[in-house]
Amino acid sequence: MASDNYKYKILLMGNPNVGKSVIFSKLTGLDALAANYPGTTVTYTIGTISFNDKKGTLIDVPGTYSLDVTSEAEKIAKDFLNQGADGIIFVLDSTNLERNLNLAFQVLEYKIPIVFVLNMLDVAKRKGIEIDVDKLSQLLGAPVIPQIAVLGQGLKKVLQTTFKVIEEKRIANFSIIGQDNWEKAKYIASQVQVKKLVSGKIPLVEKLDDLTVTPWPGLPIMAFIILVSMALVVGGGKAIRSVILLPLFNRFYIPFIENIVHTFLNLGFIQNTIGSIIDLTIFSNILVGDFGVLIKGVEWPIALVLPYVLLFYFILSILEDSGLLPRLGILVDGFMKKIGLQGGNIIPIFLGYGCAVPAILGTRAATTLKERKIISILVTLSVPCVSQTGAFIVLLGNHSFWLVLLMIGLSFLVLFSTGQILAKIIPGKVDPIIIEVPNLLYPNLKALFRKVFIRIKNFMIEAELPMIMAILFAAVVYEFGILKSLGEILKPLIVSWLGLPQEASILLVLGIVRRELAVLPMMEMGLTTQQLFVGATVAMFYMPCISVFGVLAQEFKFKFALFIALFTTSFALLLGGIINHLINLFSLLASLLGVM
Ligand SMILES: Nc1nc2c(ncn2[C@@H]2O[C@H](COP(=O)(O)OP(=O)(O)OP(=O)(O)O)[C@@H](O)[C@H]2O)c(=O)[nH]1
Ligand SMILES: [Mg+2]
Repeated sequence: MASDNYKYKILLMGNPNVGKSVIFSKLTGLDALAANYPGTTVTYTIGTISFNDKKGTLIDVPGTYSLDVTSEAEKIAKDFLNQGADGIIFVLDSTNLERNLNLAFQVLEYKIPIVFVLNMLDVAKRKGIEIDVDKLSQLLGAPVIPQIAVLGQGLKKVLQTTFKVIEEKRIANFSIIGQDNWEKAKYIASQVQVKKLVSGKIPLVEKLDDLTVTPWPGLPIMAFIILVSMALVVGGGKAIRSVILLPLFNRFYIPFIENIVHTFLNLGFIQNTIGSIIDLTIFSNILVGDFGVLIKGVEWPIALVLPYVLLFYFILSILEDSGLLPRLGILVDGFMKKIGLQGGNIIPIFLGYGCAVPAILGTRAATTLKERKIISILVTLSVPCVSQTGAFIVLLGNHSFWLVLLMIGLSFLVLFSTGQILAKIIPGKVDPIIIEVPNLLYPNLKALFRKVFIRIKNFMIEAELPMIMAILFAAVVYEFGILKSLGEILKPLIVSWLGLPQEASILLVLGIVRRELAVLPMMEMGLTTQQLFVGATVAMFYMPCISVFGVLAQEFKFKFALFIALFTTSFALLLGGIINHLINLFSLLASLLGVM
């Protein structure tokens, strides 16, 4: 028997998308990301659980269909089993019992004390599936606890039973032998499960469930949903920005902060100390001037970008939790094949429109290295993150909304053509589509708000500090004339090749810190339409920001990260220059022909 302080090691396992992470979060109180598609958890999360005086370390193992080790997730799951554990909580999706039991039998071979949680009973009910829990428990020779994880009822029972089987070292005692795992799974499912026709009106989700998996009417429905989502982010973002945030910022925040800074700098004691070392006008400019850190450091991330980030994550979370995203994957499979990928890869690409870091981590669910590399290159090169998209909308949308659309079109064109080339030159194979179609679910509102809150919190933490540091840096180089020297050095590139003003050299420096910083400073530069478009093109395809570089180096080799940085930077500068010269040439021809 274990000592009082002993923590049992407990694995939380099961197929992908069965609710493990929801159960994990409820049992441990930690936030594990959950979403309605397979492969949300690609690496494990560890938390602590306790019941009375008993304690355990619970590990949220990535979901797998088998233990065959064809993907990173399966490798992690198998490694955990090989290392051994005191107990397993095995989550079953009651709407997919047979497939779930197939994995269960593979896990049972490890002879570790086990408890089954029969989850998603609400969805099963909606589909007219009824399961005889007692009989299932009897056939499996282990406890089975019915559950609707999102509601979180009965979790105490899960804890109690888990510690009980562990202490009793109760290994599943099932009696069906002599058949292969699939046959056993099929047999048990047939014994415990009854499928009835649902009487009465079919709920809307159930209808949509069927309509969204075939090209007709699936594709138009999806196109409609995506267009409405985009309109909500763009229109809603603009409304929040111009009706609420900017007036607050301009009328209250700026006068308030300027007042404080000026009062502070006018204090005799400050004049005598700091004032005797540096010119206080410079100091004031660094704090509240054109590039003032207390002005731009708040205006850019909060008044300009945050509304778009908030709405984007809200909509992304709804798409994720409803199960619409993987359906989109099935519908666009043919298109994805052309760029060397398969439908399921739409999920990491979609995540990339939020931020490339989770997108690159999300590629772990992909089965081949070729897919992982193609997605990572495409996301880094031509998928703008949400902060950058927000910045584009602010910068270009103020001028003409067509410019925003043109920019989006250009990014798709690059994504598609680069994908086609990468598909040919990157060695390796791509497996046929493997994504399963999850049940369509009504997003749970509490879980949804929590998820958006966490994402916004992360955005604030990850964006604010680097942003302030970068703006401070920009303010200092600007005020001390260093920007001028940098501009001189980069003049051939910035002025002659790209046709931008010399001061635009700062964009290339700031863009390394955060992608939106390669865009936002252009607002203060009084650029022409041509310059705006060229500048935006460079920013769009420019190198990954520091965090993305870090995750690329961690997930692949450092050399690969370096290659992507060099490739994207050269591509951005080359394309920007070509566009600039083409427009020049076009204007020249037009004026020669007397059109303009
Ligand atoms: N309606 C309903 N939805 C549930 C239930 N349990 C989980 N979900 C939802 O199902 C989806 C999948 O849950 P996750 O916890 O991410 O699944 P997972 O098993 O961790 O999946 P992977 O990380 O991909 O292995 C999420 O959208 C959950 O909100 C349930 O009992 N009922
Ligand atoms: Mg998970």
